[in-house]
Amino acid sequence: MNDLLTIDAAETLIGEALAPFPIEAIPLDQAAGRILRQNVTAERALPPYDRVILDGIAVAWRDGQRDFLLVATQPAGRPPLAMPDGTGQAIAVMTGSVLPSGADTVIPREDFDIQGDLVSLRADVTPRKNQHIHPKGADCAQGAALLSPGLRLTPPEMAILAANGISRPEVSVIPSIAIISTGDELVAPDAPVQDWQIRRSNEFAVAASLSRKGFTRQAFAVLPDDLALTTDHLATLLEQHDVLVLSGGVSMGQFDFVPQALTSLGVRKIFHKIAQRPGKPFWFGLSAKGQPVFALPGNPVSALACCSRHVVPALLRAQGLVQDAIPVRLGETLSPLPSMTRLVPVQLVHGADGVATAIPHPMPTSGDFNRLGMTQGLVTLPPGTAPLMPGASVLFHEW
Ligand SMILES: Nc1nc2c(c(=O)[nH]1)N[C@H]1C(S)=C(S)[C@@H](COP(=O)(O)OP(=O)(O)OC[C@H]3O[C@@H](n4cnc5c(N)ncnc54)[C@H](O)[C@@H]3O)O[C@H]1N2
Ligand code: MOO
Repeated sequence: MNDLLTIDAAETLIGEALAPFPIEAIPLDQAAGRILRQNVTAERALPPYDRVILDGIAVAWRDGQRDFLLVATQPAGRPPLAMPDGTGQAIAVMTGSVLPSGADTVIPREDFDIQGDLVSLRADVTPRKNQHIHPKGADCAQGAALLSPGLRLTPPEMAILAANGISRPEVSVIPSIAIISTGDELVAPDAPVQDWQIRRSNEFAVAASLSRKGFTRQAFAVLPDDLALTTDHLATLLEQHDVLVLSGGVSMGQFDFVPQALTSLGVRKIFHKIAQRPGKPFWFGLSAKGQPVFALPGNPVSALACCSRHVVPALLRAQGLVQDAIPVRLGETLSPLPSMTRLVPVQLVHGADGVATAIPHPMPTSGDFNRLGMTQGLVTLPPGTAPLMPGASVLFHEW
């Protein structure tokens, strides 16, 4: 066992093999959820003018003033009016309007009574000079760094792009991914099933694991346990897609043709088998054109574990996003394996202190997956002999 590749070494090899995915500029209204690949700086000082933040009147404040003559209205979206010389004048202002030049204080509508053009402050009100103004540049200076490459575009980033005039942000291309099942025993979810057959489930788990992280360009294929047909079909899929994710057919059975078919198509094996359970027979290679090919073990827990633990993080990295695993607290004692990394499905429970506790749901075999429903991901136990006790910190990866 000790001569098997460690999962750290496997991760390094995958990382070295995957070139960054290309960059494309896309319309802003299609960019939510994508990975940003450019720097974004403030287009101009923000706010770009002294911005009124409450509806009311703007005045040039002098202590002791109580009454004003309303001389004009400053709507939002109009150039600044000039406050007339002399005291006792006021201009009606709106939230978001520019502060009239010569004014320095905003008095909210709640703080005064108005009759015709005459404004009188309410008795209990004493305005502070400069109040209720969001000064030009208070949010950020022109050229300030706002966003950097490698961020997922979530709601705040979308607003920042729009506010700074980025109408076609540069983002990572979403690779086209072929999700391929292999095996003559497999039957579609909607087809009649015999006692000696099983329903195909891996591609649905793999597809969900990929699409929840934004890898939504997916195509599906099913290969029979036949070397010639497998090779032909894989040749076509390699012409059509940027990434191949297979499951099944990578172990030692008479009909496990996947590695052979891939190498005959010029997909160079980078590794086959890693010191990990489940998922030991994981095969990874690179086509002549540089397309990564992840051939996951067929057992459903193994396929999903390899996808969440290796495929998704590697593809995210190639898009420019480094997603760190989340440390969580172990909820029950778990024994590691002496010479292999152990991956254990867990249910996350959030304690009153806010720390996530991982309740292990180990499966007796990696074919037992129908009770994974309450789990959210897996934790990684490095090889070792000493049991990990409740409270120990372990790294969590989401399915
Ligand atoms: N002699 C040995 N046999 C096996 C070894 C070994 O080291 N020596 N490794 C075992 C391990 S570990 C695993 S994991 C499996 C991996 O086998 P394959 O990748 O060749 O997968 P298959 O044999 O095609 O399938 C295994 C299992 O999973 C089911 N399966 C496959 N595809 C799907 C799918 N799309 N949806 C649902 N279930 C699927 C399949 O029916 C099998 O039951 O090999 C062990 N053997
Ligand atoms: O990858 Mo196999 O995972 O242990 O059943």
